[in-house]
Amino acid sequence: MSTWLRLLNSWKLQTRFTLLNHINCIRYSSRISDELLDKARSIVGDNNFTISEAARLLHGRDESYHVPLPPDLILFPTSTKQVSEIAKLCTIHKIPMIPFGTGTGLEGGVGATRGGVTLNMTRMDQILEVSTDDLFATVRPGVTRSRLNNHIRDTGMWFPIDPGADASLCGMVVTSASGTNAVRYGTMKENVINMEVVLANGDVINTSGTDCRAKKSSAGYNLTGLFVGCEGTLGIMTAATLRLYGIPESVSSAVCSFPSVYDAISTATMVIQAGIPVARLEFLDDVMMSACNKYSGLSYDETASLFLEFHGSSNSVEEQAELAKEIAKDNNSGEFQWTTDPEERSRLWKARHDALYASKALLPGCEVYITDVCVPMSNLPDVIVKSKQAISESGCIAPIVGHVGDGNFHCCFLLKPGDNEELKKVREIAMWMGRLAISARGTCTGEHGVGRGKIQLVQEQYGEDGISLMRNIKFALDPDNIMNPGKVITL
Ligand SMILES: Cc1cc2c(cc1C)N(C[C@H](O)[C@H](O)[C@H](O)COP(=O)(O)OP(=O)(O)OC[C@H]1O[C@@H](n3cnc4c(N)ncnc43)[C@H](O)[C@@H]1O)c1[nH]c(=O)[nH]c(=O)c1N2
Ligand SMILES: CC(C)C(=O)C(=O)O
Ligand SMILES: [Mn+2]
Repeated sequence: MSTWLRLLNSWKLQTRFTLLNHINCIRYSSRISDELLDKARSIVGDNNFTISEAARLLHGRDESYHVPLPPDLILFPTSTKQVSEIAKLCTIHKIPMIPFGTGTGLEGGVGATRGGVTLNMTRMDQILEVSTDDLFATVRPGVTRSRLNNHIRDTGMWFPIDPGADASLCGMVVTSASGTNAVRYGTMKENVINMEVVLANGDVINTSGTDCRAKKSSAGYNLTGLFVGCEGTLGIMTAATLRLYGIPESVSSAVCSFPSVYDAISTATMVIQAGIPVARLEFLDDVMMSACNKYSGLSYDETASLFLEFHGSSNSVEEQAELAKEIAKDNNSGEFQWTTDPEERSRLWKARHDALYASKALLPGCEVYITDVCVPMSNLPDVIVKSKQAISESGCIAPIVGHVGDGNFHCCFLLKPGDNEELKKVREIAMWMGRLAISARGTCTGEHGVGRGKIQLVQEQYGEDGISLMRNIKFALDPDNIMNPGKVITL
């Protein structure tokens, strides 16, 4: 073996990988010719263009454990027309395009696996339309969830889908995101009416028809469904029309602790099976409860717990809570701490949304490898208990939190950066959990998407026929494989 290879092999896997990627990027940046640079600059203008090293590093990473993969060039388009021009240019030169929302993804989706051009969508930040009559809003990709809710606050409407990060709404659509309110309001999938998408060849389409804002439609193929969850591999989203809801008349929350994970999850399953229209139904294990108490200054029991929220008229909210309380009691619950106080409720849900940061704070400087399986409710107690078992046998620190009302939960494995042995061990456990979920008639990702981390599991979940159909769809829309290559499926 040559000295150069021996030297390279002596370096840690991660260092080797990062180094090779940088070489790749330098190689690819030579692929971005001066002619292409000038053309790109003329499309977006000098103020919406950068190739600085810092910007490239920043755009190559998201909130995941994946190695950052910097692009060669970052453009900040300000209109659909510019995005279309950029797509045409990249198609001619066969240069990869990677859309960037707010970089809160958890599966390395913004990494430039083959270099190329990142389109940072934040400067397309208009809220194009809000309809109180038809309960929808149309937003550009730079609009985040909280920005939209602040904008419509006085209309009596809100947009309920709430990942823990203040993500871009278009990023939430293309990762098919969800959050704590999904158990009552659905995920992004159920709340998209139309998407404006720029295809690889620069064509601009509306997935429900040119200007359709109907709540439902059976006109032609479901193009909206095709692009939701595509993670930028089929097109670049330049607008989304989303369902809005009336702000509930009354809201109450509750926290309830249990002597075991099994008791807590059995309660969650029975609450759903009893048809209680609960708005939020979240599980935190003992490790996560202790992490959240420390990080958010709470003082709840540090044992398996449920956080619940009820929406509706004041009578129905009271009745729902009573029913849930009875079910909890039948499963050996501790005190059912119920409140309507807005201050207390927002503290509780802020702590829940910060669960990832609370986990990270348990081991300062760590990276977090997050699983995201989702199974039918009847299989949830078994899958969570087995996962908790696997964590304790592994000796890893991995607080558990999840949207158990949907059958979805996360194990947040804390990783020491650069410890490849630990990364390998955690990856094996995560793969095992994904396979356990698939064998329990579930899915390897409930809401975080596939990105670069779950490609193998998706192949196992769909089998060769399913994956080859996905490849045919990808090839039909992106024959040169320049739309966010290396994510979701491999070609
Ligand atoms: C603390 C915390 C807590 C949570 C989460 C993250 C963090 C940091 N998330 C994950 C994350 O917020 C979620 O995946 C968002 O949908 C990502 O949106 P961004 O705009 O940040 O996408 P980001 O910029 O990270 O991109 C994600 C992917 O979408 C693509 N993309 C982005 N904008 C696009 C566009 N306009 N057109 C085409 N492709 C585009 C990118 O190329 C990439 O592949 C989450 N998620 C969840 O579902 N439920 C949850 O509870 C949480 N909780
Ligand atoms: C663990 C984080 C990323 C999450 O999805 C959640 O808090 O629900
Ligand atoms: Mn989640």
